[in-house]
Amino acid sequence: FEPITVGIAIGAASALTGYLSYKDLYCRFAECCRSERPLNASALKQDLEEKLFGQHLATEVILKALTGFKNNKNPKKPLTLSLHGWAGTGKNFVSQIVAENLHPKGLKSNFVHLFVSTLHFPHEQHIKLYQDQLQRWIRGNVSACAGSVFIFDEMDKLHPGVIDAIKPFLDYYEQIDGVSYRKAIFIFLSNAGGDLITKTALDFWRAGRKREDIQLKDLEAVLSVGVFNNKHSGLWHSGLIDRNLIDYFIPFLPLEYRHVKMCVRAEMKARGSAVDEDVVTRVAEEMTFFPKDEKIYSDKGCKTVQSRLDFY
Ligand SMILES: Nc1ncnc2c1ncn2[C@@H]1O[C@H](COP(=O)(O)OP(=O)(O)OP(=O)(O)O)[C@@H](O)[C@H]1O
Repeated sequence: FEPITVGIAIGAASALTGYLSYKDLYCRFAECCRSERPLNASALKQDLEEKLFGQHLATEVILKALTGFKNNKNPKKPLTLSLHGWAGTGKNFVSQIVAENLHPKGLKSNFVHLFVSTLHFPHEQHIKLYQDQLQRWIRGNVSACAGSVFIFDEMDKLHPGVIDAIKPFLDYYEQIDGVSYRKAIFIFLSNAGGDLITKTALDFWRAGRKREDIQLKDLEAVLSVGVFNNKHSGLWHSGLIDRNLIDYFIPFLPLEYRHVKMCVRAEMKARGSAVDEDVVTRVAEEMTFFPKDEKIYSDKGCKTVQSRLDFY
């Protein structure tokens, strides 16, 4: 929308109705930053429980972290979540759900920003430049909307050190140069630690224990140490970890055959077709599973389900 026309239209409409405030009306036409808007926790819970399969830890932690943070009128630092796991286990999918619950336009919102390492920070020789750009970008966006959301995908492909440029923003400062970052949300996505998570899941499976019995404490410390010591995690020897600036390390478990089937069914429903169990089984059986002997976990999670379904 063109701002002047919108302004006149709104002015006229509010004069006519005399009911809605200018701001309320304006926000019906254009996207507004509403950092104070409370989070609808039950809607987020329902989204996670209905749409995200096989990730009891991620569901629980994300729900708690976001409700706690959004209910706090005066957070002492921005919320920082680090999501880890094998490919296709739902990290991007969850970020999308979270973004939509914070800003209705989700990833298309002007207040949600997605950085992809290989796209936005490809060259090792430009680290300093990327750091400057990142700082300016974040400062500008948080000044415009305190509740901005920043998602960093492919953290494991980020050159070591780049992310440390944002360390001051994640810290406990009240303001930096007149800008407060305390209401912003930072989400890191990474495959790093996927091997550690798989090992724990496999140990549980081999011991005959239920997947749902895996607790955050079985994984969180292992993950943060593992990622800190992994040169290819984007957080190698990162000040974000040793200053404890990451609030939650969230493990995404590898997906099993039954979860892949759930993804196929969800995709069929999303396409408006009836669920055909025969096709569900065939698509799931086309996926490859590891480890070699037991064949429990899908090596691409649910990632290729959509394209495979196109064959049927
Ligand atoms: N746990 C899950 N529950 C429901 N759907 C899932 C789940 N995991 C993946 N999917 C489906 O598979 C698609 C691809 O997953 P997604 O992009 O979230 O994987 P990812 O963990 O971010 O992988 P990568 O590390 O390769 O980026 C999603 O868009 C979603 O449709």
